[in-house]
Amino acid sequence: MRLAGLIKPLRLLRVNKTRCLLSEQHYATKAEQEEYAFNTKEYLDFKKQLRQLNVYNRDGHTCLQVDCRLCERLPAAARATATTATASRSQGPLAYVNKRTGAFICPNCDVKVSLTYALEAYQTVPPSGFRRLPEKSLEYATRFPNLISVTADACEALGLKGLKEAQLNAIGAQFEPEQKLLHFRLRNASHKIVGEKVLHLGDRSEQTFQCSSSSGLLIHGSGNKTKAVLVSNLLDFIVLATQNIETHCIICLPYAMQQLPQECLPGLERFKELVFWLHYDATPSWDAASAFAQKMDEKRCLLIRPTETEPAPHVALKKRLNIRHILAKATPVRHKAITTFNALRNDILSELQNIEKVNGVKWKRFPVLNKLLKGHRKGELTILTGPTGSGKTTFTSEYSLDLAMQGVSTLWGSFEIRNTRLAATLLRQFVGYPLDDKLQEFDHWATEFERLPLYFMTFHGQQPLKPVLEAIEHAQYVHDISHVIIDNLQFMMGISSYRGDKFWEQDSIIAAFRGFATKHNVHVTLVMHPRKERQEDELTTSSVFGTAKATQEADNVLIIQDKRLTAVRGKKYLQVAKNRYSGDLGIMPMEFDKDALSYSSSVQSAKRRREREKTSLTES
Ligand SMILES: Nc1ncnc2c1ncn2[C@@H]1O[C@H](COP(=O)(O)OP(=O)(O)OP(=O)(O)O)[C@@H](O)[C@H]1O
Ligand code: FES
Repeated sequence: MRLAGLIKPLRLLRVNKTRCLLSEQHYATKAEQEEYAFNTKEYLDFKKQLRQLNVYNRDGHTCLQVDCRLCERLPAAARATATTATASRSQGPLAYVNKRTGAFICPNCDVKVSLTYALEAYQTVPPSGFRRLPEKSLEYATRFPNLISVTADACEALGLKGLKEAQLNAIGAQFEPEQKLLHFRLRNASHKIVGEKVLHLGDRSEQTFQCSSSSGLLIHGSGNKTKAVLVSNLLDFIVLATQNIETHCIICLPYAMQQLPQECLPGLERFKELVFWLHYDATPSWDAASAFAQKMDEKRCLLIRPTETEPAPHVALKKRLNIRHILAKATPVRHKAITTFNALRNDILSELQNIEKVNGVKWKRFPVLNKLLKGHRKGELTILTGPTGSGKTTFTSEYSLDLAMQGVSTLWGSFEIRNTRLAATLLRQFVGYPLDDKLQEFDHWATEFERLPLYFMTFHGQQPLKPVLEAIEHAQYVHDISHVIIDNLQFMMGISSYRGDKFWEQDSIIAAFRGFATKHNVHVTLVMHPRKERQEDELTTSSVFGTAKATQEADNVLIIQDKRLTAVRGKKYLQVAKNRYSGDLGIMPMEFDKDALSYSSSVQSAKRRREREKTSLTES
């Protein structure tokens, strides 16, 4: 099934991207742009075809490596010949088939095509109408034409004690004197330059610019090393790369802990051991290492858990800690099924020393929720319910927007209302007022809004559970999603092959999402309609779900209680009816601002303050 088509990104990546300059006209066919989910039959057919043609291939950690015969590089006759020599060793550029998505990636020509297209390209006689891609010679055009060798002043501005400019030049750094930044090149698995990463010396911010394929990594170390340390920022990269560590290559992830494109994975294939040594500066990234390790094949991944005695490399250098000793303490990302306290000791210490990050991402708009739930954590299941029309969608939209604005990549599955309407609600909540009479502002706000890591599933109306879960799994792998919202669960009921009553069906769907949240370490928020309820009663967990199972499975249960319908002075509030993490229960008042479609007290008081300032200005 084509899954990528079911997921629409609001944006592609948060960092700027440029197109490569290609010696030939860029040839972005439909086959290059589309992504497909893994199709086992197609994969087996492809391997069979490789055997028949005697084409070199090797099963790697995340990809199947194969001699590339995709483009016009080889003459037709050579493509069709089967020799005994070829199968044992590679004859030319290698291509990589991702074993999770089936994407066929060739770093030599910097292309990504579907396996369906690749399968046709590997036929001795391709089907009629098939068009082979032209070979591309890649030439990335830098956006920094005035680069020079690193000067002593630039080196000093980094503030790393004892570091000499010669060391920076030796690891491939360059200096841009006008913008005062350090520059590094990103290369793909074929060692071709496909992008660049810069460190602004003033505010220490970083930017990444890449070809459309996003396949580049910053790697330091010789090609024969089989171990590597992965860091999340350029400062840590500089510290480790200038230590002359003989055993490991040093790799800087292109987009820190925000995203790891599948196109980067071929560049990591040659490593038998990968050590994550990340700098956890922002809360959404806590446990990014375990998510990335799943993508890279956990078996080869080790982790340096951040504690005060084992901090990120640049902090370790400042504290004069022994970098090599810390590196030697890396332990496997996953524990065995049965483990001892001693094996968990460092995990526990790391969590205690980073408790605020472990607690999760804090809402900026809902301080009461932070007090009760402590924050939004990956791997949990939240169920939100409330009477019909009580504002479930409106609230969920604002609650997810708040998190997305802090970098939580979010996938929306809106089955009830169309994506355009949902996006319009999100945009209005983002702006704080409707734009219908301020159309001149639309472009500005839309550009700002597009930077948010928001994706939408394109399902609408009733859907069976299986394709929805498949689409989420695909998005989680390809876009590193950490929050999924399903609005609402009832749209998955009554059409599956489940036998039995309605509650049984509902329970099994909730159980499936519970399992998904745990397995893939994503937070799933399920919006549900309550069971039929008399209006004068308060909703309770049991009256909402019918069976106890739903409440058992959920980590958090949030209920919108609407007392306006039954009492004259009745108010609307959000009740935290279950909270597995900290156990605190309570309520959050929900005053509604119609202009901003907001329930946030902080948004509303900021608005009142602005209005007061405006009136006092006009009065004076
Ligand atoms: N407190 C409120 N006061 C007035 N209007 C509100 C309030 N909360 C939400 N609304 C409006 O009510 C409408 C319905 O809200 P929404 O779709 O979020 O409810 P829902 O609970 O998801 O509905 P459904 O039960 O149909 O799924 C929206 O137009 C929203 O702007
Ligand atoms: S060499 Fe692989 S597509 Fe050109």
